[in-house]
Amino acid sequence: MESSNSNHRPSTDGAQDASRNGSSSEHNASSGERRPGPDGRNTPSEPPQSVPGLSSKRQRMQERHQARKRGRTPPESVFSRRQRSRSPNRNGEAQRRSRSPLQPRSPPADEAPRQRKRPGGGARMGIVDAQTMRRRQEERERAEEEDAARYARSQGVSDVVRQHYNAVPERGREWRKTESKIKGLRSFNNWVKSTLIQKFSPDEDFSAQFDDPKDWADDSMGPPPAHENKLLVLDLGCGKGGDLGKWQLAPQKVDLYVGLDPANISVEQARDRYATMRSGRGQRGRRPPPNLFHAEFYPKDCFGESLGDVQIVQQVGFDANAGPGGSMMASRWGGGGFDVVTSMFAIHYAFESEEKARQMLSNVAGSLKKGGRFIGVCPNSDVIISKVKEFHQRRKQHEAAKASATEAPEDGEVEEEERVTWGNDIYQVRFPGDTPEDGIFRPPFGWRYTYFMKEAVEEVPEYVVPWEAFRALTEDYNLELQYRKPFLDIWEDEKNHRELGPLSERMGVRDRMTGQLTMTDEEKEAVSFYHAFCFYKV
Ligand SMILES: C[S@@+](CC[C@H](N)C(=O)[O-])C[C@H]1O[C@@H](n2cnc3c(N)ncnc32)[C@H](O)[C@@H]1O
Repeated sequence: MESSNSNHRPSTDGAQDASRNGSSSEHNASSGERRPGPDGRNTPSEPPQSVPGLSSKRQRMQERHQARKRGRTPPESVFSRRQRSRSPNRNGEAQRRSRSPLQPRSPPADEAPRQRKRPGGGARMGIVDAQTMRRRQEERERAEEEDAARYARSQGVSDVVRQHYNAVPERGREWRKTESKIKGLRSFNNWVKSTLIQKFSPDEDFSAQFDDPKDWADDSMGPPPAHENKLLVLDLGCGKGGDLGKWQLAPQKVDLYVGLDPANISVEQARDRYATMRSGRGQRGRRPPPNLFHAEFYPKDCFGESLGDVQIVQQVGFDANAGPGGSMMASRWGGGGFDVVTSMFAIHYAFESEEKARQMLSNVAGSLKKGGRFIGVCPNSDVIISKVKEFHQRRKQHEAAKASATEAPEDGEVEEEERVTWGNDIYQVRFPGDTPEDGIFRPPFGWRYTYFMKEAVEEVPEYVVPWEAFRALTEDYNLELQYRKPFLDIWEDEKNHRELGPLSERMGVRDRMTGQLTMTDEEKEAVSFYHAFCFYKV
């Protein structure tokens, strides 16, 4: 769900609003933002050296020192990773690859051509070959047609999703906080995303300085040390930029935020939102937040395509060989340059096919450095499985009752629904096709349902993310599971946390007077459809 605005799963900017105190100092707001070329890449005419806040020589030196400390030197831009001479890339791989021992050898010159066994056999073989070749050709053509049809279908779904998100209006913070019928749900979803960012975005070194990453916020301990390494963050499916404020409040400061999303209008809105943040417009006191990170936004399908052609991703560091095809060397020396890859309410679009799910994971693993974190939220397949099983049990009971009944159904008697569907006034899940009786989605890709949410989503196609299959797949990409929790369990675990508890009140998640969640029962049911996760790149 788009945090703030009205993207899909709705949310607000409570975290950001809540902690703005108007005491920020004046900020040099010269625009370092680059616009994408027509293909969504950076235009080379606007190199990333124009990063704000790094204008003085001293700052550049300091930055270089920091980068070196964490094993990065910035040859082209402050965000470029170390030139890894040993890091395999496509070309390097090709050069290193030894000749296959199974490669066909040409016969020695003195070897006489072999005698055919029977005269005329060649001619007969020719006939057989022609038939075989025709059959193979037909098979190839059929496979190509199927591929093309599959691609067209997938493009159709991607287009529907993109158009949907592009069309969701940006209604503004005030509307979301006052007029929205699902204010409580919006705030809660934002609080969960903030919690995930607070808990898992800091790196090991940062966390090691404090028992709890939030200890730095304790007044007695003072602010975080000035020399801390700052984070490089990549957001897959950034939507309208609703999480920018949450990243501004991350315990370990953010240096660079890259937001990618195929919905080009959402991407423009995210850019505008960032520009507004930088200018200080919309802030109390109209001052830009101090030390606001640099951010770039590009339209990009992050699940159907490699991120290797996004210039800023390349500059930070991207390993095109991440995943099962990669060599030992690649997994040892390869890897990307980002500290955190985040994907909030988006990875379910990747589970349309194995190819897309793998592409998504390859993009995540290829962007993350070793020790980097992949955090996200998505629909919880446990919920879907239990609903599907319930449905089939009900259906069987109904069929059994029907078979033993002697009388025909009376007028007005409603037949049991044919397909799995559930929800309430504010959200609805509907499977248009068959579902597995045992609730096991096998193969784990392509299980499509439509999702509706009041004020936010008009029946958009989504895909089940069968959790166990997803987790198994992540292992191929050196991603190790650290955390997985359903939304309402996160609340139970963290509601009394000394930072996250008060944050929930500032965000309007918990009523200060009653101490209760502000969500209605219907909203609670809607948020219980989701869970959150964190993987480490090993
Ligand atoms: C519910 S919105 C969430 C937006 C944002 N992450 C948030 O939490 O506010 C889902 C987003 O996923 C994006 N999305 C859909 N398909 C995608 C793809 N193939 N690659 C990247 N993002 C995609 C949509 O365009 C949309 O912006």
